[in-house]
Amino acid sequence: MSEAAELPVLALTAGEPAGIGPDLCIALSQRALPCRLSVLGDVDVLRARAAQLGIAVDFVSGDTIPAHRPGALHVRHMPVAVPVIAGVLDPRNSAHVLALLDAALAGCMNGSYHAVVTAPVHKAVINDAGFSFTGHTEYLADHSGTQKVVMMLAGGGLRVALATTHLPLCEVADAITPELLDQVIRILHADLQAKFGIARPRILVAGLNPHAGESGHLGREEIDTIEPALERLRGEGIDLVGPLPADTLFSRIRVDPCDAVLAMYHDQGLPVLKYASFGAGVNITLGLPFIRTSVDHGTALDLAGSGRAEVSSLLAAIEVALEMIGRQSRAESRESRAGSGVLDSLDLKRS
Ligand SMILES: NC(=O)c1ccc[n+]([C@@H]2O[C@H](COP(=O)([O-])OP(=O)(O)OC[C@H]3O[C@@H](n4cnc5c(N)ncnc54)[C@H](O)[C@@H]3O)[C@@H](O)[C@H]2O)c1
Ligand SMILES: N[C@H](C(=O)O)[C@H](O)COP(=O)(O)O
Repeated sequence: MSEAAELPVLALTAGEPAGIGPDLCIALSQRALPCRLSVLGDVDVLRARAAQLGIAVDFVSGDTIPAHRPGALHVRHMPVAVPVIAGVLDPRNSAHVLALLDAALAGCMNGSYHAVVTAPVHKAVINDAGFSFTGHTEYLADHSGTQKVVMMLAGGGLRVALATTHLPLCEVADAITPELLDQVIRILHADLQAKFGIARPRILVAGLNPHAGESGHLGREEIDTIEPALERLRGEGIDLVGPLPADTLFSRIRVDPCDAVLAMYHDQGLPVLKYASFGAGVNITLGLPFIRTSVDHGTALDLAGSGRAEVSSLLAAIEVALEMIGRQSRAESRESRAGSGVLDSLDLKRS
């Protein structure tokens, strides 16, 4: 087997073609990476963006994905519907954006890719095109037939998972149910163990209301819903701290000894994380039947084609995906050795 054939294969979806996704793909073509990487996108859009940025790229195609090397980019060409102007959205290209996700998902499910890393999409223009789309997280869950997934962002020494994701604020309180918290915490706990190698994760859980409801005087969700759900899971041995007031939860003294924070809603948790690490954070979808990571920023239409888009979050997303693949493959080989009796015989020899 060639050396390249042993490297993991990543699919990188180029995202919204008018945004900085193509710029980031071009920036990546200048880096060395320990993997095979295939960009799912329109090669002509990438070629035009490379020219706009003044970067020479050797675009490679074909069924065999080579080891990623500086100066070259493997592209699985999937055409846009109408020509792209950097920074200018066009809903006619939204079906293309979703087709990239469909192709990446199918490749992850059939084993062609070890993971998918996604460049940013623009949610509003996809909806303007007539699709109901709230985010990659929900889309990949729906289209892989996964009943529940959890969004977690990591960066700046923090991991922040969300009980609810892209939901209008007025719907959040009703969505926080014992069943939801049970599902989310089980997924978070299981993936911190399996995908992050943390044997006994300690999870800090935020309340929903100011000061976690102030003993019921500022809201009762903590008393009626969150605390009973946590108590049940503690009974199964899951290490949960909370519900705590979200403002003081996000202090180093509380966060540092813990492995993850569970926030009740998007803008309770993510502003803190993005303040700590914007541009270097990673978005990870937990609970999917494959590995998916993403950048911590959006389409930055103002920067498309300018050469000022930072590639650091995409590099971090790739690094985390590769770590997760490595951990998964080590666990699988341990299991298969145990199954074949190799470990048993080693244990026998030791005893
Ligand atoms: N992973 C994703 O697909 C993802 C993530 C977040 C937001 N979005 C979507 O992106 C769209 C735009 O969102 P927004 O305007 O709130 O956020 P944004 O991240 O696109 O922009 C916020 C600010 O950060 C800057 N910025 C973003 N990425 C940068 C980079 N790589 N280098 C340098 N500067 C960068 C932008 O220029 C802008 O000033 C929305 O539709 C949103 O839903 C998508
Ligand atoms: N909630 C994410 C963030 O703020 O970074 C972002 O919208 C991307 O979400 P998806 O990965 O679900 O598209």
